[in-house]
Amino acid sequence: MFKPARHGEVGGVSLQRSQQQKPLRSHDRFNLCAEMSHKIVNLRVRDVRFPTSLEQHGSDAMHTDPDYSAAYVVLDTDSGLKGFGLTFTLGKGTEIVLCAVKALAGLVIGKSLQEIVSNFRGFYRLLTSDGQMRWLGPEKGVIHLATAAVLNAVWDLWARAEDNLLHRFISEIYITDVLTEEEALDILVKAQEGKKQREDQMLKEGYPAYTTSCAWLGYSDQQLKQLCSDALKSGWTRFKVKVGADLEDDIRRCRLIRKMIGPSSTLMIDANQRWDVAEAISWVSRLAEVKPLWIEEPTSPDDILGHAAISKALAPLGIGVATGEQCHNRVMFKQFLQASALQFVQIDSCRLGSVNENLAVLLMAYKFQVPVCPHAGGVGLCELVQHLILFDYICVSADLRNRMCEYVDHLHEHFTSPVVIQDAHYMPPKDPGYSCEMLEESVNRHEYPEGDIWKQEIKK
Ligand SMILES: C[C@H](O)[C@@H](O)CC(=O)C(=O)O
Ligand SMILES: [Mg+2]
Repeated sequence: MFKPARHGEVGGVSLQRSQQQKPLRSHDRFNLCAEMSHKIVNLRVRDVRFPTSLEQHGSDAMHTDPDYSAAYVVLDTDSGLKGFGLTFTLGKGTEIVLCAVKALAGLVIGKSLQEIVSNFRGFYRLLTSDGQMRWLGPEKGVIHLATAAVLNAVWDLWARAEDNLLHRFISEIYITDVLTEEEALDILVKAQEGKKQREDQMLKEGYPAYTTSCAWLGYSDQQLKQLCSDALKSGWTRFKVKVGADLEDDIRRCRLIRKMIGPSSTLMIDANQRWDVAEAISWVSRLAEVKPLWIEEPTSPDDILGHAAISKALAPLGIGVATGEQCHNRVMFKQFLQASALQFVQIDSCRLGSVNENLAVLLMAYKFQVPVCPHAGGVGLCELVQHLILFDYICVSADLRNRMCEYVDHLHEHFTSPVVIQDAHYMPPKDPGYSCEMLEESVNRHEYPEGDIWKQEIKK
């Protein structure tokens, strides 16, 4: 029988069903593949890079020549079912992540999906606690990015095995089966009320999004104006601008965009860790006139107390602090929340240890009543994170205030089930799985260094 764990763990938060709780409904879908264990017989990982730096897509104050890239993982099983996962990287670093994925492969090959999901906690620990490899992290850096790629593929495989969408699948599992911690359980059980209405609402309206694609740092003013006016015509009302390299430039660009979008649209600014703490406070104070909702990554992503000081200083200006795209694990998020060091939690589907760890952060954010606005600036991140944010709304927070998911308008054409944006909202995905399967032709063309795209680039 194909069953998820009764006792399990979401990231580091263990969830156990309380004795007083009604027995949980066993879900019929778990029986669908009762006959198949889906033994993983192979793990392939490929270095897929897109030359986005050529046109400055994705550029910011610290990453001036980003080539959006992925360590792309395919799991093959003896049943023929496959799982697809990736982690996001920027060009050169991808080959290092590939090595780390290969180092983890031995822990995955030979295991059946049934074996993994019947003790997901143990499997997560196996990947993150190997006595020799954990020295590279633990649970941070390259080894954690590799863990995310592998676990994203496992979650995809599991959702496909159940013939279900990931966001709907986890919302069912984590209410009905993997419950050990009272508080987490209470949150999830409480959110059962109104779940169906919220799901219907999402199917009809979608989840609110904001765009970063108008104002990458390397774009000219002319380009910024054109993209902004196109976006306004397509219904966008929330915009993010890259800042942090030159104050006078920032003032000019932010004024320009604020003028274009008007006073009622929402504006966010993102410095990608460019400043020291005092510099962040004075720089952002100068930009307060354009009324940004948040300053994102003002300083080192590891400086929790620095973020707390910035939050405190900027609160009177009505500017919050957002961070998370380089917050390397749930423990960091815990401390950011405890220290009131952020006002917007930016989970990232490839930085943390996949769905497991992201669910732990969603639950903590709910507890601290801090809105979650995921990071999605990269290749495949929009496809992945849409599942997590739908889960957050439908099954955890039940709240849309001050919440929106990032959207960047690049590279979706390379996916078999690309995200669908309508009227500046993410429309729920329709195909089973975690939405990160890439078109074989795209992978072949963009694989580094042998793909046609790179052979041409290298010849230049
Ligand atoms: C290098 C990436 O494009 C980064 O700038 C993305 C980012 O900070 C965001 O989307 O936010
Ligand atoms: Mg950012």
